[in-house]
Amino acid sequence: MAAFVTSWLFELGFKNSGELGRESGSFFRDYAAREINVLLWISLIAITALLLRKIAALLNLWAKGQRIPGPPCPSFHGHSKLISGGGSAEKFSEFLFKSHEKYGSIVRLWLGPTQLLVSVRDLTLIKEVLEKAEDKLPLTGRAFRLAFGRSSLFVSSFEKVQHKRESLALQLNGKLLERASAVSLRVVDCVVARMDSIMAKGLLDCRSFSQHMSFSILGATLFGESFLSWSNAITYEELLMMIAKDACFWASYNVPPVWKRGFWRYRHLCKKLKSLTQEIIQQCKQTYNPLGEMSKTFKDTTAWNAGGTFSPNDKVLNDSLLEALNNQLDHREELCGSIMGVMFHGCLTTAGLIGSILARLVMHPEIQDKIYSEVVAVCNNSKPEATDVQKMPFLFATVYEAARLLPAGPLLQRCSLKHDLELNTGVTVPAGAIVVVPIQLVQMDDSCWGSDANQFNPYRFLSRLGTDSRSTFVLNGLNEKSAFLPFGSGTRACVGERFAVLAIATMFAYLLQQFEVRLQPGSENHPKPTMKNCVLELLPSPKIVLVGRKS
Ligand code: HEM
Repeated sequence: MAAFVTSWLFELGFKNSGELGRESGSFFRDYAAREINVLLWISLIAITALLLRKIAALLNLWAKGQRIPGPPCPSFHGHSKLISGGGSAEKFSEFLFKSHEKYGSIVRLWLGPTQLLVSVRDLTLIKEVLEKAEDKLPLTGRAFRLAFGRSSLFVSSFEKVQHKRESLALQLNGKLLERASAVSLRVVDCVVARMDSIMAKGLLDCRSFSQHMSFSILGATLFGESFLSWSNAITYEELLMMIAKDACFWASYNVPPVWKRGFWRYRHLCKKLKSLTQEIIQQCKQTYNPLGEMSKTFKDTTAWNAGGTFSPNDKVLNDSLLEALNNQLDHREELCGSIMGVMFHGCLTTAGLIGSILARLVMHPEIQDKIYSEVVAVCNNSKPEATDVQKMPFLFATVYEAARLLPAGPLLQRCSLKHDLELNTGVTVPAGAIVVVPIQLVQMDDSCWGSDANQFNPYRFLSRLGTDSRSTFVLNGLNEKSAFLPFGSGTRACVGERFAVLAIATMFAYLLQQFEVRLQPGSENHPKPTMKNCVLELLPSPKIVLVGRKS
């Protein structure tokens, strides 16, 4: 190019000005044509390379996918109807169960010509797959991004999420774990006070009670306890639940369906949630100045009490999760997206587990009595602290057993976006394939859990110490139970497990110390797990009553 310009300038020296004008015009035309040609060639080469890569990846998927055993493809769309188009989670689990029975511990299903699903059931294989497959399905990341905007949590690529995962886990298992029990006690007081008026009118719905509980625990943990008296808390909860209902549906479109009115309604809800999140973040920033350090005046004059108002001499949160997230995220947008993501995931899953425990307790009053005796033996009449709760193996066993019977979702999902997964058995799962672990099948498997696998029996998590009538129980190590996966496992396992379990256990210790939870006579007493809002739920939700204990 430089040589070309030099020779042109050289030639110019021998020409008159008329010729010079014509020559310069044709020079620029030539030059532009050449540049455009170069650009077109570069684009053509890039697009061809991209297409060749896609075709190579597809051939790799087809060739290696065919080598994995599985049922024949029923149509061009494969087995996709089992998942989308009204297929229920139970039907899909049943189909996977039969396929595993027939084809062995690793089974492939085609969900269309370009989508391969590989299901793994054998415990050793599951452990290996959950360790090696580091990425999540792109759909998961898309659903979170569409609903809550930019975030570095809950994204598909492990590379992008690794750092944030580690720092969040550090906070949740450090400072926040220490105060999980304090938050839970206040939440019980607050939610029960709020529910009192509902109970006075009649029944308490198990689902809405667990939803309020989980929402308040997560809110108070993220934003501080002032969240419990925030005037927009109920609106925030309702918005989040409405978004949860449609999040997977709208994310399943590869191109945002801007031509659909429902899509714009959904986006409007997401926008409202975002502006409320910004409002509470702002309030937190003013209350704690800077974030995490309460302003002196606030500390001296106000603190939260059980009634949802502020009163002196009460310790207010100064180690909120918001502070933890804020310290790592310099982008305001990202802070908001991450907070909404944590609220979304934490609330849905925690509510599911609380609801499952409540339903089991009302159906098994003998278990409830046993937990009550354990709470009285450890705390007598004082409020249970985290250290007390640690001495209640039966309570923890109940939480684990309820989680086993109602995991957060029917499948754990992973994929390897860039590389094939070479398994120790010699099987290769091609890059881009969706790998799933059917947790419901694994957690109800007779060969792992015994012939009473589908029964509620917290004793399976306990070992007896001693043989006489005064023998005690200790909690078994969960590591021994590789078939226990409600919080996932491996590289993308839940970072909130310890926090959630401790907060929920403390909440129940305190609730059962004060109340007996009973099933409303005539209410449905055999709720079935059903998939709703991307999580499993017990439906129909049992109606319960809280009866105050006389002492
Ligand atoms: C009972 C409550 C909860 C249940 C049952 C639960 C369950 C799960 C499950 C099944 C996963 C996917 C794991 C895998 O694929 O291996 C997950 C991921 C995750 N959980 Fe939870 N969770 C709960 C509460 C929480 C809470 C309270 C937090 C945080 C405050 C939290 C933070 C996370 C994060 C950040 C991930 C994503 C990890 C990643 O993508 O790398 N979870 N959880």
